[in-house]
Amino acid sequence: MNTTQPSHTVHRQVPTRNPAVDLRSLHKAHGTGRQAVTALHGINHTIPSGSFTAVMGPSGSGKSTLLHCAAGLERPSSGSVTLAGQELAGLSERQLTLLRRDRIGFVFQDFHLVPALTVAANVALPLRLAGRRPDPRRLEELLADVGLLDKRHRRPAELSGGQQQRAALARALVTHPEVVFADEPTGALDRASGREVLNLLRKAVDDRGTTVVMVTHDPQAAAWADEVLVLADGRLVDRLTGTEITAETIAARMAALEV
Ligand SMILES: Nc1ncnc2c1ncn2[C@@H]1O[C@H](COP(=O)(O)OP(=O)(O)OP(=O)(O)O)[C@@H](O)[C@H]1O
Repeated sequence: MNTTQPSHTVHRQVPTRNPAVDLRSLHKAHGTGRQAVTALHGINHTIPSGSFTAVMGPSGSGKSTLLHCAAGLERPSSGSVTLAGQELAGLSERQLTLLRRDRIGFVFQDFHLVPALTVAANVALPLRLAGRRPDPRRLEELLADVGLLDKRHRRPAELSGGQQQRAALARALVTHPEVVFADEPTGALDRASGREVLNLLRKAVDDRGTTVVMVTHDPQAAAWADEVLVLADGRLVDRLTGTEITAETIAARMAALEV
């Protein structure tokens, strides 16, 4: 598997295709009354289809809340979220569930694989849940793409963390989602395993045209993205693109924020 670091000399422009995610005046408060904590204070941003976006910011800055609202896992307090062409506010819980199941993929820091199922069955699970029969050849291709074909009959506990996350990524991609949301996908991995996962996310964008939105604390992980959004206190305070996307520049901009 090619896991070389992203080139720091060749910089992709952020594509200007249709928006995959459009956030308008997005506000989110957790709790009510005097207990309320405002996590997002009016975010405006468009994520183009077929791009890789990293979301960074200090602890408590609102990254997970932003990801959850953008992915339709949490309802905003006000403002709008358009995901894969659908304005979410108008959707019922059932419609939201179907949108997430059929058109969106998720990757979590702690993998969320089903322990009793084999790797192949975990990867095929979103298709089964949608009442679709997995095509064995396409399933094998996907398992080969993530380097797990020889491990397809194993259970998650028999795999390393990096292998488990690659299985989780294959599961996220099996329905050919328009957008994959990844919450700290390398947070529990060593650097080499993390690079393998980042390389696969990058390939999903470049080869399949998938849109990836990834929360990370790690400037080296963020350097694989086309655009880095920086949150502080629930506001979008910085944005890096093009030649600014290097681990060093990202780390410097984050450090400037935290002084
Ligand atoms: N369910 C909740 N109830 C109350 N407050 C919450 C809830 N979820 C998040 N918050 C608060 O909202 C703010 C933003 O939290 P969020 O988890 O989005 O930040 P984050 O940037 O993802 O943090 P971290 O990097 O530590 O994961 C924080 O002040 C947090 O304490």
